[in-house]
Amino acid sequence: MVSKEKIQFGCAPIAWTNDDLPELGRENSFEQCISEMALAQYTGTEIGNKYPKDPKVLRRYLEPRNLQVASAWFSAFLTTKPYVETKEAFARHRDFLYEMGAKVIVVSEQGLSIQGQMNTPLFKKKPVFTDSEWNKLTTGLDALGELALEKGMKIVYHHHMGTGVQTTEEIDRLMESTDPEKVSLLYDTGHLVFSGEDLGEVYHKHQSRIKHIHFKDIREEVAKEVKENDDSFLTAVKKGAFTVPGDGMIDFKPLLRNFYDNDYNGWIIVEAEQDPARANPFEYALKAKKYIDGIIPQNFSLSS
Ligand SMILES: O=C1C[C@@H](O)[C@H](O)[C@@H](O)C1=O
Ligand SMILES: [Co+2]
Repeated sequence: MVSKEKIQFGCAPIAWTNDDLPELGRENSFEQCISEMALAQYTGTEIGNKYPKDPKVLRRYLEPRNLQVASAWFSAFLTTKPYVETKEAFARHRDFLYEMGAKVIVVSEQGLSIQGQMNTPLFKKKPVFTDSEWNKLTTGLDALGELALEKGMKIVYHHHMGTGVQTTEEIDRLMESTDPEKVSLLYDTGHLVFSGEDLGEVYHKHQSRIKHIHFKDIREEVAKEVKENDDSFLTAVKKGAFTVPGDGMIDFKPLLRNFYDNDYNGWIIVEAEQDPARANPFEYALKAKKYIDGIIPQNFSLSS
């Protein structure tokens, strides 16, 4: 049994302001976002583009609110651009996160991704990497992983709808073709379920590589409609395909049980991008926290 403190709960700013679709939540300020996360009793955050870029300034805002930086997203272009471009941008990102005390760096390959395209059908036009693209991706990730290790950090790969690493098969290939010492996995419940994957299967296969978790839920009817209409990823977000844990189709109780029982040591970040004008970010952040608090296994030891 593990101590409660090995698992910490954070919240992503994407519910207040969506960096993929800045019109969603343009009016919400950085201070509102972090104050409401703190009010909802989260102890960590990821980084949005309204956050101050200077670590000293950012710390001044986060510390009084008892918020730590859990991680931040990095877009890699290993399949489509020279490695050196990704490497240089990654090194700057790593150094910023290191300064902020984060231990993991979220990496997602955005070469050929359709996640940012407003009119591209999500399910029909998802990229499929060639062997040569897979090779560039996996060797590049191992190299980024080495750069992270220089600072005692890990990269956690974010599988994602509309990218070349979305399905169970693709996640398996990525894990098999990268060095476990250099490349870990981010487990995002919303993306897995939206894609039609089996949450338990992916968890059990790659449990030892999972070093960061995104908790988001799916509104089943909306997800179904998106698929039937050939909508894009961004349209899916606008329509409300994603929501917070406790508000959709996923049962998080057995997942959380597994994480506690199997000694998961890291962050669980509530991350539910939806339109803040329709889903008040504070109310939803609070709803998720109450739901999670209600399903945390009660019989773990507080002392081990
Ligand atoms: O972790 C994430 C970061 C976002 O920018 C992304 O589009 C979202 O879907 C996600 O899971
Ligand atoms: Co995510």
